[in-house]
Amino acid sequence: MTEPHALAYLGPLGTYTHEAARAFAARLGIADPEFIECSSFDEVFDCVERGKCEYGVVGIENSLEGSVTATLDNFAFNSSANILGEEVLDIHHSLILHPEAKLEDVTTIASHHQGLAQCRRYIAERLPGRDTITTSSTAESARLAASNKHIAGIANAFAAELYGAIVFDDQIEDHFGNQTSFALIARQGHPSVFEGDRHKTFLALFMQIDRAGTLSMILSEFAYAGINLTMIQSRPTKQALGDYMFFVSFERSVSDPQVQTALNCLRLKLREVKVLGSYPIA
Ligand SMILES: O=C(O)C(=O)C[C@]1(C(=O)O)C=C[C@@H](O)C=C1
Repeated sequence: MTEPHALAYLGPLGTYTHEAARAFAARLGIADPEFIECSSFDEVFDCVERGKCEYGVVGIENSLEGSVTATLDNFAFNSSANILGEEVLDIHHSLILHPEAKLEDVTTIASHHQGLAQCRRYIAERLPGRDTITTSSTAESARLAASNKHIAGIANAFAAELYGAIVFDDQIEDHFGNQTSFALIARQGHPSVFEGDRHKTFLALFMQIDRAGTLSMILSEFAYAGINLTMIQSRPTKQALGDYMFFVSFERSVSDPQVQTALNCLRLKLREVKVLGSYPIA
């Protein structure tokens, strides 16, 4: 049975996705939200698809590392869930140690692969030669650090406190202005939940056949309709080497007549035009 108002998120408690889920719950006006902990974004999609919860929260894009490919692949190939809204968070990572550990004790640095990638320079300069291991989330690395003097985690200060570890250094991300955007997802057909004047639309576009000029044709349809794309990203279709599909987004609603014209033209020329979401932006 679907738990109304429940939100599935990448756990455990203290991840950035948990922070985004709390922000969405507040925007939705859910007084006492139930959060369902998942061990991957795949599991979040699964929870939503199977109707175990009304909402899911997944990362989409990071300002340093680009798209969260696990999310894009779920939207493209596995799920019919829709995006209802977006939340952008500032991401400040801390180096987290066991309460009795010194930096010299650390042999291994653990974090979510995005956390490790966003602190690559810090690791090279301050902790050269250490092994790195990938955890299912940043908070999971804080939990590991709290139980092992030889492992340092990369997560937020809240996760350190939650699991009884300490913050050795803060704001260790490689660039100022590190941000990640998160999507609130629900099963296809879920009514809109947010209001606003400015909209964003997110599409997945699948080609009929790999033919010269297809990308240029796609871009022309948007240009003719006066639509300014804010993102375009290709992903392998997983069918054959060199076979790709595209994601695009733009700041217009799917109900806008010019957008409708562009989508109708694209539908005549492409195998599939999948609208992943069209929602107000805060
Ligand atoms: O591991 C976490 O804390 C997450 O919420 C995942 C995630 C991601 O997928 O990008 C979210 C924000 C940060 O960019 C690092 C990791």
